[in-house]
Amino acid sequence: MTIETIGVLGAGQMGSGIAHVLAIAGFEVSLMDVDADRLVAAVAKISEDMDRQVARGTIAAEAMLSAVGRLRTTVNLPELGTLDLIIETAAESEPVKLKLFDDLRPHLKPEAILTSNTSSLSITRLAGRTRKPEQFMGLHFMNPVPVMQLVELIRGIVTSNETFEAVRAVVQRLGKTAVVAEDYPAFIVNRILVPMINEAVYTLYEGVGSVFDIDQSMKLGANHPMGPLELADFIGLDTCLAIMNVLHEGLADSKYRPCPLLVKYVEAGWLGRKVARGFYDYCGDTPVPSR
Ligand SMILES: CC(=O)CC(=O)SCCNC(=O)CCNC(=O)[C@H](O)C(C)(C)COP(=O)(O)OP(=O)(O)OC[C@H]1O[C@@H](n2cnc3c(N)ncnc32)[C@H](O)[C@@H]1OP(=O)(O)O
Ligand SMILES: NC(=O)C1=CN([C@@H]2O[C@H](COP(=O)(O)OP(=O)(O)OC[C@H]3O[C@@H](n4cnc5c(N)ncnc54)[C@H](OP(=O)(O)O)[C@@H]3O)[C@@H](O)[C@H]2O)C=CC1
Repeated sequence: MTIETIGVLGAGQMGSGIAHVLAIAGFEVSLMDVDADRLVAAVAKISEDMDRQVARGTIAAEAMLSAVGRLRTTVNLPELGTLDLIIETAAESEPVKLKLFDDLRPHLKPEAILTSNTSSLSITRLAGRTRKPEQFMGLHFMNPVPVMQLVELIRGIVTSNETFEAVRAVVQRLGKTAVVAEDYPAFIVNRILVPMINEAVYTLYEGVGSVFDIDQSMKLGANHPMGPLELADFIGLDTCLAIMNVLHEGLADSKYRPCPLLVKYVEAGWLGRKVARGFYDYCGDTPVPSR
């Protein structure tokens, strides 16, 4: 199956980034969210990022105009039913994703392929709640999507080869590099990256270093582009905690227990950059540690 039309479900940071790269690559894109204001904010962010790409010569001004013309927004889930491929990018919560798949099921055309951008959840279990588990798989982009080269492809236990190849062709058309991960908690990147972030939070919790010194250590001592606490804020602390919970429950190993300080920050609503407060406070000109 050749994919030309794509629905992106959820207009948060990942949904908007994915819609951005799909539209540039020439796909017809429908971005859907329950919240109309969020769609307006997503289109504004996409335009701002594309403007920057034009200013730096990464894309031509005409390419931006035609990409914007290929991007539609909607608050009506049934409108996605006619599309070839759906990429679900709602919050990292299994009940939220399962409810979406239930709602979508009656509207999908028979050959439609459904994918999830989940960071950690079982693809086989999610597939079980869809009408055609063989037409479901994991399609995991990295943040920020316009910049990051990698995409993880994850087959559920019954994902068909046709589904896998059609989705892999989309990644190729985006000019990104695909790796194949088996369907185990958090796949490859997050199995390694998020426990490292959790360990950085323990390092703060136990008073080994300050927010600034922990981030500075990993930037200058390990050449990471962002410190682990800065990166946690960038990903979203709710998403980091959800991933640690999936690892902890799914692998039943205490080494994956989420740091209580990470839990506390999420309980406080300090979710990171998306709410302007996490390990850092982003309300001023430069971020400062929140406490
Ligand atoms: C949780 C999961 O499930 C999986 C994940 O995604 S884990 C997270 C993976 N991501 C990372 O680890 C990101 C780590 N950080 C980095 O690589 C870098 O800090 C960064 C690429 C984000 C920014 O790099 P930088 O050199 O500090 O910034 P800057 O020079 O301003 O930007 C570099 C480019 O990125 C673009 N960019 C930066 N942030 C961006 C954003 N949020 N959205 C879109 N584009 C962005 C800039 O426009 C610029 O593009 P051009 O080169 O085309 O002009
Ligand atoms: N953040 C990251 O670095 C990465 C995240 N991911 C994964 O991508 C997914 C999205 O993450 P991210 O973009 O960061 O999260 P965000 O919180 O930024 O965005 C999630 C979006 O989905 C919306 N949403 C929630 N419920 C529904 C629904 N029922 N129907 C339609 N839209 C809905 C949310 O709206 P509202 O806020 O109104 O509820 C919000 O706009 C998660 O599965 C995450 O694990 C994957 C790679 C990297």
